[in-house]
Amino acid sequence: MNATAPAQARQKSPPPSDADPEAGQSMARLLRPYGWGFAAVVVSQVVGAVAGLAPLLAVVELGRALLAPGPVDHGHVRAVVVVGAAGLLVRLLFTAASSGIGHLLDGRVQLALRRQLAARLGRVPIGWLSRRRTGELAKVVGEDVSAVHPFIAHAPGELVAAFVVPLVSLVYLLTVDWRLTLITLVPVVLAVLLVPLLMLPARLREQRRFDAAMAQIASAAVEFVQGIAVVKAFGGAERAHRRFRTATEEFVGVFARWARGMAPIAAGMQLALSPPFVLLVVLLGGTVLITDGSLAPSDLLPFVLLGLGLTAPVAALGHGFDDLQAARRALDRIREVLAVPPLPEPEHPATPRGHRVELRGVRFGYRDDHEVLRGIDLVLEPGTVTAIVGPSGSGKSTLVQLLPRFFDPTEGSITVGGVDVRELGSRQLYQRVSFVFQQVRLLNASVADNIALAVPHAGREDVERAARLAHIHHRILELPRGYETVLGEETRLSGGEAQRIALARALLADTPVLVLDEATAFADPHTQQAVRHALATLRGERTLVVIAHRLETIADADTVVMLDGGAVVEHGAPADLLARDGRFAAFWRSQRTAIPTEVTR
Ligand SMILES: Nc1ncnc2c1ncn2[C@@H]1O[C@H](COP(=O)(O)OP(=O)(O)OP(=O)(O)O)[C@@H](O)[C@H]1O
Repeated sequence: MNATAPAQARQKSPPPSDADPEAGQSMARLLRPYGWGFAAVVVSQVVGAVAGLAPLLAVVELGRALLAPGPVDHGHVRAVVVVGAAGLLVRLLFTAASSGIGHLLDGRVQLALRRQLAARLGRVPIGWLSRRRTGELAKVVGEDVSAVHPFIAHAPGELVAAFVVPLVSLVYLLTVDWRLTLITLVPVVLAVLLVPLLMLPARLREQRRFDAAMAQIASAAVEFVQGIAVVKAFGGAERAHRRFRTATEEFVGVFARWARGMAPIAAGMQLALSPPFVLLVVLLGGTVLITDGSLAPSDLLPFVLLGLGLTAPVAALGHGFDDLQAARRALDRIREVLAVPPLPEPEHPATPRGHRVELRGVRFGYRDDHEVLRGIDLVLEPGTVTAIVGPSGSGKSTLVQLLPRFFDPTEGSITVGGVDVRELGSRQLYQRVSFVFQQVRLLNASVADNIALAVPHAGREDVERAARLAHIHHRILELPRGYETVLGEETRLSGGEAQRIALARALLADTPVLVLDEATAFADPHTQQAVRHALATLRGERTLVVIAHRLETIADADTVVMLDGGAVVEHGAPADLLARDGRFAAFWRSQRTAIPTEVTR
């Protein structure tokens, strides 16, 4: 079977963009199983809210019965009281049920969202993960999922009830007296008439300025806090403060203008919807109608009791608006993570033969409009060390990150043992390729567990052997509980030490292909030695690739690949390349002058 054929057939895989047409649907799909639950929340909230009108109507009816001339019908009064009390009970039961179902639903939706996020994060390209800060993703899975609470547990029932109750009241009031009903609606109409004033171009402009000024303060504050350490070390606190101070001073002016424009409208709306104003309108209208004899005094009662409720929808729209906005923004961020296209996994993983690594016509860009690798052809033979060199930004890190599938090439293919890496299952891939890159991620677990991550059943001797090879064994013994010390809790390691733990991890994984980035090792002599030692000891049958920054490593390599602008500009044994006196020789000389103490051939 030609294992590479299917991969080559789809060599032009989509670029790693964040857009996924399924994203929007996935949220609807996620909520669909809970449709009945949402319906139950809404129905019980509506029943509860409408039943809540019964006590008010009972009071109205009692008023009418007791104020009417002639003897009181005790049976009728008792029935009215019972209906009112029953309404209250039904209201309590149904609103409690609605709230209970809403919160259960919320728990389930949050669990489903977190499960879906965890599943997606487990399948997104490693490169996408390493580009994001851990805190950013933790916020999405933790805080953002919790922020959907009002959206799921409160909004559906409360919003519907806020509209249904006034509607039912309105219908009832219309049956009592249509003229006073219209008068009772005057405050709502006044408030609604003020809304367009909020949309005037001047108000919108002020709102935009207000938002921009807030964003300015936020970014100045972040910049200030992030730079505190540097400012403390190098002085210049005055300068660092300045941007923050300017931003706050500008905000004062913007806020004053915004408030001057908004305050009269907001106050007008608040006043129109306030209970005293509503009562005033109802009582004035009622008095006029009663004095001209067209309204019975007892008919004023329902308007006094139910009229206040008519303003509820307008108030409901404002109330909780911020919470809902925050929930919507949180949902957007969740949707964004769920929209990241997962790294495709083959249905039937192929088995490689050997561990020769070949790159054929590899092209890649982080963005569509900027290609970082422009057609790389390379063969990395087993038993050799290949040093990748080149100026900063030439694409070295990007190139080596494609081997462990941090990203897939946009064109071309990478094969290990004759099989395209996209046709290997991720388990098989990581059994063959291990890596130590600049950004080392260690877990909050014991040192031993960190080293044995890829080989959980490894014995202590194997773990220690790897640690010795990575020159970290003695340092581990100095930790409070040696190999059992929990990283992050009991101790913090330096960058170089963390790098050597990661190296020990890669060495214990004992994969036939090892990819190293020497960049941070450069600053730390222990790690330099460890990398050098590892390269010398491991060579054997392994395929080693190292982004080499030190001339010593470059000189020790079997092959040097010189990258520039995302293309291989020279390729061969270091001595041959030096003799050719081309790009690599010039690079070598420039590095030697930059680091005069470096050991060179
Ligand atoms: N995660 C990323 N997202 C977007 N662009 C990136 C990302 N990583 C690197 N780049 C861009 O890709 C190009 C190549 O970067 P790369 O890190 O591969 O070069 P390099 O040769 O390893 O550089 P250095 O020696 O400075 O580490 C640069 O233009 C860089 O800005």
